[in-house]
Amino acid sequence: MRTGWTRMAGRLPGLVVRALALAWRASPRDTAATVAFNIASGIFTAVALVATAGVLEELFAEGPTPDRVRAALPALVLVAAATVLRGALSAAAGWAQSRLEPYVEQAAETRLMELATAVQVLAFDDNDFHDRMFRASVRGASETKRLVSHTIDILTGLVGICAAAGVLGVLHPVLLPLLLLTVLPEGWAAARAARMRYTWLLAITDSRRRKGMLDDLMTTRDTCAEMRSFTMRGPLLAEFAAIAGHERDVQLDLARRQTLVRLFGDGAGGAASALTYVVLGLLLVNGMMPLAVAGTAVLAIRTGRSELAAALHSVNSTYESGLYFHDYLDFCEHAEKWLPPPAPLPAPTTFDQVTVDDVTFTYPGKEEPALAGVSLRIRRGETIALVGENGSGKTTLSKLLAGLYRPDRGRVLWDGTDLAGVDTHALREHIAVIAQDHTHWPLSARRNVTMSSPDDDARLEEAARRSGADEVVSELGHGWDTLLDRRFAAGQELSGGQWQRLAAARGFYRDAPLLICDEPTAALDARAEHRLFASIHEHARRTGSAVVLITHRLASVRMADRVYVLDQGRVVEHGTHDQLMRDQGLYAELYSLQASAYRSVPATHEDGLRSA
Ligand SMILES: Nc1ncnc2c1ncn2[C@@H]1O[C@H](COP(=O)(O)OP(=O)(O)OP(=O)(O)O)[C@@H](O)[C@H]1O
Repeated sequence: MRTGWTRMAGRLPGLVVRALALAWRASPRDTAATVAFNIASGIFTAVALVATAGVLEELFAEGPTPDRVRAALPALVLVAAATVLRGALSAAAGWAQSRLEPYVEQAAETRLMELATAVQVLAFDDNDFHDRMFRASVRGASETKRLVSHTIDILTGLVGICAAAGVLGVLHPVLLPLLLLTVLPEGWAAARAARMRYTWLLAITDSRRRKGMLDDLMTTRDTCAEMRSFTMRGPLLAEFAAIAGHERDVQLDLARRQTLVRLFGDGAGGAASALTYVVLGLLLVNGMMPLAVAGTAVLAIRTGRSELAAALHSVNSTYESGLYFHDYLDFCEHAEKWLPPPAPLPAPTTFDQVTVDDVTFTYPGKEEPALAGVSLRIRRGETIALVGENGSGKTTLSKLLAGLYRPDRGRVLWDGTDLAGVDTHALREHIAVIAQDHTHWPLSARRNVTMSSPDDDARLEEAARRSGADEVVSELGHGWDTLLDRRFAAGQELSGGQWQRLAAARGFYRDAPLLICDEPTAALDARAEHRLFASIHEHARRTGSAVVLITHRLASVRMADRVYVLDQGRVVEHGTHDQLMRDQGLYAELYSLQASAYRSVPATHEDGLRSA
């Protein structure tokens, strides 16, 4: 982002308009009230100044003092009334403005969350999306309310300056240029200091982000154990100190340069004020301006200068908030491109057969496709297994089946309906997933299983029994109502295998015609693993659902109706276990390798007994 003078000045109106538009959308009533009260308050500032001229005129007139005071009384009453009204109106403006801020913050944060939860899952595989979301969520949304406040403060200052300038223009034509002369040096200095700070903020954005990331690594529970095990404390602290030190030095340099600029601005502003008073004095001495007018002019110039100082301070802050606001807008625009395309067809609720037809899929930023020309089918009541070495494309295929990714080419069909044209959000209500990287939801054990489905105790107990989660819950202090998050009082933590049992129960609980199980037993002990595989195979027959099972435990694949073997994103073999073993291909090789590992154990054990 460039920071030339013209570019900086050019950005300001755009920022002001966008901030006001945001405020209007968040609360039209409070926005209108804030602007209207501020303008009205500015009008009464002008009225008070003009009335002051009337008071001074009467007081400086010829005649006995009591008569002059009496003559000045109506104007004095007007000054008092205008001052009271102006005070009341600016209090009302302040009140409307402070009401507006929470509305703006809520609107900005809600929009951010709505977009983050609506974009396609694929967006989270795009580094650029992550980067923009991080920047928007760290300060972008919260800065919007400040931007709106600063914008309104600028408008308030401008109204005040206009009031003072209007009064001066009416009093004497030479006074308006004099006001300009006194405010220009300080205006210049403030704008220059703002530009310095803005350039500094831009320059340190990346290092600040890195510092935030280091902060996270050193202060979160997820990393605390591994950080200690691998003695990462020293390197992390050293990097943090280097960034913080650099930031401090740059900040000190900025403070020094800003002080010099301000000193110059204040000095020049003081000289300009002195010149103004000299000109006023000359006008008075030469009889070109009455004393009353000169007195009012001094008041108006002071009012104009203080309004300008406030407005410039707000311009300064507007640029800073605008920087973060830009991140926020940038994310919103970017995220909108990741929203799912419009889906004209309603989602099917069930099927007889799911067909994957010649599907190709490539992750963003990757050259090689993760899936290339993959086809398979699965009917209700069947279990199919996806098998293959690490990185062969099993999880990617399961995410396509789950409606989380869309194929670049080819189709995924529920009977005759191509899922590309349906509302995927509604479709996912009819798909259950036991995910490889399941989430440890910081919710109650019950909610960890039922998720968004309605509560049904009988179904909950059944799902828990089939997954082994019943044993986990029976040991929890508050049973199903135990909060599963140690960061909160009375919260409990589970082991990896216990969490996996809950994740499996989650899959069984959902009443869906398609169940996808991706490595559902990786963390389970032998007994629990055996029980879960039996439950998964039984699930298809018992409920008539179609089950897709991804696992490296090939012994459990034997019972599947068909096995699809993937290699580098392609289906290289498919058939029943017996057919694939007869074919002596990749599946037979992997299966035999695993089986031989088990066979060698009793041999070694016997060897051990013999030698003892
Ligand atoms: N989010 C992602 N972004 C980019 N590439 C990815 C992403 N996820 C997976 N890949 C790549 O896609 C390919 C297939 O990965 P996938 O996770 O589908 O394999 P898998 O068969 O499930 O592996 P595993 O057995 O290790 O779980 C791999 O080359 C992997 O590097």
